[in-house]
Amino acid sequence: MARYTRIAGSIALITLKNPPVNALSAAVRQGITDSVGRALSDPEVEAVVLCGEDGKFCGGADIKEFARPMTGPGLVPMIDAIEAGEKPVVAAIEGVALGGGLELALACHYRIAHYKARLGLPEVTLGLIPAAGGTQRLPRLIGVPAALDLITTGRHVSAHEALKLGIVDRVTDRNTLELAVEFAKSVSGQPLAPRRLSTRQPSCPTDLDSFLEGAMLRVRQRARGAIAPVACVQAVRAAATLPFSQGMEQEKELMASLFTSAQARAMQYCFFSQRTVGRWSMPSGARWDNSKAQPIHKAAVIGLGTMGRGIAVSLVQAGIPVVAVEMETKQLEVAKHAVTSILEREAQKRGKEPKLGLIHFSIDLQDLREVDLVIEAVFEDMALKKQVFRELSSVCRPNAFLCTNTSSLDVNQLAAATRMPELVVGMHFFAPAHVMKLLEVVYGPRSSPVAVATAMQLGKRLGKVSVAVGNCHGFVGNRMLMPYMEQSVFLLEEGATPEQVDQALEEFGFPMGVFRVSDLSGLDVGWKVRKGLGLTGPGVAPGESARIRQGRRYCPLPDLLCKQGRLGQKTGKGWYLYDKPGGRVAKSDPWLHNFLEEYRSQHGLQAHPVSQQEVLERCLYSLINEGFRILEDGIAAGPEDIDTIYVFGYGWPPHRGGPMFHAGAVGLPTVLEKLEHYSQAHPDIPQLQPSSLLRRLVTAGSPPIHKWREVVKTVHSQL
Ligand SMILES: CCCCCCC[C@H](O)CC(=O)SCCNC(=O)CCNC(=O)[C@H](O)C(C)(C)COP(=O)([O-])OP(=O)([O-])OC[C@H]1O[C@@H](n2cnc3c(N)ncnc32)[C@H](O)[C@@H]1OP(=O)([O-])[O-]
Repeated sequence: MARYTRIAGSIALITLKNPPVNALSAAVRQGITDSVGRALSDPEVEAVVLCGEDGKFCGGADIKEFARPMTGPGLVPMIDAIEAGEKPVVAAIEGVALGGGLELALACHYRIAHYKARLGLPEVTLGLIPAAGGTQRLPRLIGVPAALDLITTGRHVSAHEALKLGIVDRVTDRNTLELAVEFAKSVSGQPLAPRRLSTRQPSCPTDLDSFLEGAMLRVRQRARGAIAPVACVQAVRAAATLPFSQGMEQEKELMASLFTSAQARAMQYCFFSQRTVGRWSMPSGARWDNSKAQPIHKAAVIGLGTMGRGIAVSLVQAGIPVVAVEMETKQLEVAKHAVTSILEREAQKRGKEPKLGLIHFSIDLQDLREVDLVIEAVFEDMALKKQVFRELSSVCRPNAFLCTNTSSLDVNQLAAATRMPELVVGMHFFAPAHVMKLLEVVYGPRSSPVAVATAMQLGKRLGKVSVAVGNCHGFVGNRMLMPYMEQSVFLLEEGATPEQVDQALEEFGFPMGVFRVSDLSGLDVGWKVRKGLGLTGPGVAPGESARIRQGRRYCPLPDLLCKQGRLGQKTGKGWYLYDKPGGRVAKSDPWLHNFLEEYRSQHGLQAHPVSQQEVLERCLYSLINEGFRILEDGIAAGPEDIDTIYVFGYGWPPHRGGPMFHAGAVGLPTVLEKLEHYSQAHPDIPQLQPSSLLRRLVTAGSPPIHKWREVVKTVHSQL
């Protein structure tokens, strides 16, 4: 709803009231419509101030209403009535003005923002366009190029950037409402026509056509098949080339085609999933709302390789004092230089001073006596990590949390090396750790709820999307990646090329196919993991066939490339060829194609044409199948956790919702049928055998994804 009050004699104050973000629900739209009508018809009211309760202007249209039939007054007529009114309306923006919230502010004749406010049109991230006039008014206010940037990326801007762009008229560090009221009084009686954005001409680049064509090209490349960014460009083109009313018609048509699209549903599911994972739970019954996080005043990072440096930067950027430890002076100096330059670069990007004073570099573990939490980021080597944990346990305060940044190792074994195993959790960051949004918080059987709550809270402070997961090899993300990667190399044995597999995955929406990613991260990473698992190297039993390991099919191709020194981009060749070591542009490599042919003939394998459909079904459904097993094992609390991990950490296209959402969208019976088909064709690949949870869900009539947790619960209760 909206509250109407009269203040300072002649000012009508309309306060949006719909916690937690004052979203424009039907009741709020009704309240604003009624209040604006009342203010305009009251002869004693000279001007209107519009604000939001609890320091938040407005988070936009109520996304929860999108799944239901619309009721109440429309947003567009409500906004148009504000702009057309004969009394000045001033938006007092605190907290956020996002989406429909900013569109509401754009209909006001003046905008005053608190310096901490954030503004933006993030509809594109929900698979939509700003369809309450945002695509038409913003270009008329700040020009086509700047508006196009904000609308196609959905990025939020600070109040200061909004002032520079011309979105707001004033920024204040005073009481925004008081200033808005003073301002409203000062402008009352002034002509309103120049303040109505719908009547303005947008400022356009001189060569508008080629500018928009270039923008469309870039957006299509970045969009990876998403339709909303393309519609954003089309809508801004309409703003640049058509009168306002016709532009609004275009905006409405484009929104109509997006509103009920599968992509919009998927992206809105991602939005809510991201929030669902914050309400974490553990099989023990510990949850986000019954476990209290401890404050972290000072932290430490041990091991300043690529991951450790990124983690240290994240901590400093969040304002947390850090002790950054390396084992030797020389390595410490190199790391110090690298961390300092990242901090300086990042600070420059944000127009701020680097917080260099918050970091203390050291080679002395005794410097960790005072820290509240340590993140160990040494090499992925269990013996080394155990050694570090033993030392930490004797040096740190008894109540210090000890976290390991590992991508797959057993958190429980590390906990066992300490005096207080309940204070040990995994914090699996993704490289580069100061950029990537995802954090897997891994709890072992002995991790205390307080330790999990503290790591989750710290992740939030670092600006990460944190997901609590159970302890198993590879946790959630990497465990699901293993069958996906295995299928990709099996497909090479059967006749595909890396180019075909990558193309299929990139057309699906991944930024890079599996082989390009492998070249980028280095083939030796997986090689080391496989050696550790006894799949290759000295751990393999003598006489075991090259293509069978531990009783199931194995593909030695990646190991063979590693043995040849083809480790990917860093050596200038891997699955592709690069112009030099460290080169970035992948080219097809005839050597590799010959090598594959020789390999097949050596092993008596018949190559057959592999279709794009088979690539997608085998790679994606085997990954999804592992996701069902993870749910069954209680390693992830729900499908939303898995999907959030894949969207934020593994490049899964958000417009496809995540792997588990995708399974639901394709249809669980179809996924089951395909897995049955492929597992019959390849009985030596157990990962293709459908998981029992998938079968149960299909037997239960393939319930919608938000009901899967109930089926998982019945599985657990029967165990
Ligand atoms: C044909 C029809 C024409 C229609 C025209 C529509 C035009 C319009 O352009 C469309 C839009 O505005 S699209 C909208 C464009 N706007 C956006 O995309 C903004 C989306 N929102 C955000 O980015 C963040 O929530 C904020 C930055 C606002 C706050 O961040 P924070 O402080 O970290 O808080 P938090 O944890 O994130 O959220 C707290 C709670 O609020 C909930 N909730 C939030 N927004 C909601 C909404 N709009 N709605 C409903 N609920 C919303 C959220 O789910 C959570 O609920 P839970 O039950 O507790 O889990």
